[in-house]
Amino acid sequence: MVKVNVDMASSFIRAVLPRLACRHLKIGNNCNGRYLYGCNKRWVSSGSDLVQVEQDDSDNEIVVLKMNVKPVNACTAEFNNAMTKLIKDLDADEQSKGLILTSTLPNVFSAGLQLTALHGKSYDEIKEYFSTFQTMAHTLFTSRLATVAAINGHAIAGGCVIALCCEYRVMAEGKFHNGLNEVIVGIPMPAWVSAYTVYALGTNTAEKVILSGKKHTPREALQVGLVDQVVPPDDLIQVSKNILSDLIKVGDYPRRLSKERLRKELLMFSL
Ligand SMILES: CCCCC/C=C\C/C=C\CCC/C=C/C(=O)SCCNC(=O)CCNC(=O)[C@H](O)C(C)(C)COP(=O)(O)OP(=O)(O)OC[C@H]1O[C@@H](n2cnc3c(N)ncnc32)[C@H](O)[C@@H]1OP(=O)(O)O
Repeated sequence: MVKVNVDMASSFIRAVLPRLACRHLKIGNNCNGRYLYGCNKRWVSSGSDLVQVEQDDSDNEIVVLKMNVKPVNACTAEFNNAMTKLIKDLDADEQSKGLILTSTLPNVFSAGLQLTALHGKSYDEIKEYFSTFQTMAHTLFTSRLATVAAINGHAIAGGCVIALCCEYRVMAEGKFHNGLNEVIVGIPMPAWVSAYTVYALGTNTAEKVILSGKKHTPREALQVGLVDQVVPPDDLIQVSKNILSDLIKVGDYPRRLSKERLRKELLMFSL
């Protein structure tokens, strides 16, 4: 278990992190409410317009879940909580077997943490916000469902983490980036994110990817293992469905127990 100096972490979070991150992005503070957009699709129990769900196969076994937080799917606390609730609901629904995670936005899968949420907040508030993201990621990572990320645009930092929580990642060709740029924006990588990255990429590659903070093109992302496949944008969802169909062909009980055994060890990591 990694030990963190709590005082250092606390003063870092309060004093340095919001400034560094937002200076890097050139973004301001006043974003309250701007991400709350609606949509006319069918909804299943997310309790929020921030996550759109379609169960469009005839057996309702495959669920397509679309992140819908305009303009860049920054992970607000409300979004994180809605995702967590939704995945838990789907986990509890025996009919659901597989999940495709994608975005309603044409060029962005997710821009990661909502950096503006860090402005002017107390240590406890920021910690609480981080924990909503971590809970969402853990819930997705350990979901009993088979999971495929259909990455239809930029997947940066926390956006890349969300994809890494899935079992398989397909990315659309295009002028998009995929990467873990936390060290560039001034966030020391949390141990649990490193553990997930090591799990997906192997230790050596994960270290290079994390410590460089590099944002990869889809082809580069394929080379380092951040994604498993790159396809033309128009094929993204169908390819993802095909992969998911193969994944869920395997016997449900041995599959879910094996996934649980493989992944639960990683839950010991926190900061
Ligand atoms: C020791 C202490 C450590 C403690 C840590 C412990 C736990 C932490 C828990 C979890 C951490 C997990 C790690 C995750 C970290 C992160 O996710 S940090 C976030 C880093 N994200 C980025 O760097 C992405 C930045 N965005 C972009 O690169 C681009 O916006 C884009 C996604 C490529 C899209 O580009 P484009 O289509 O050109 O759109 P714009 O750049 O014009 O952006 C549109 C508006 O959206 C705003 N915005 C962009 N990203 C964010 C964001 N992440 N949060 C909030 N807002 C964002 C941008 O400012 C634009 O706004 P305006 O229109 O200008 O108002």
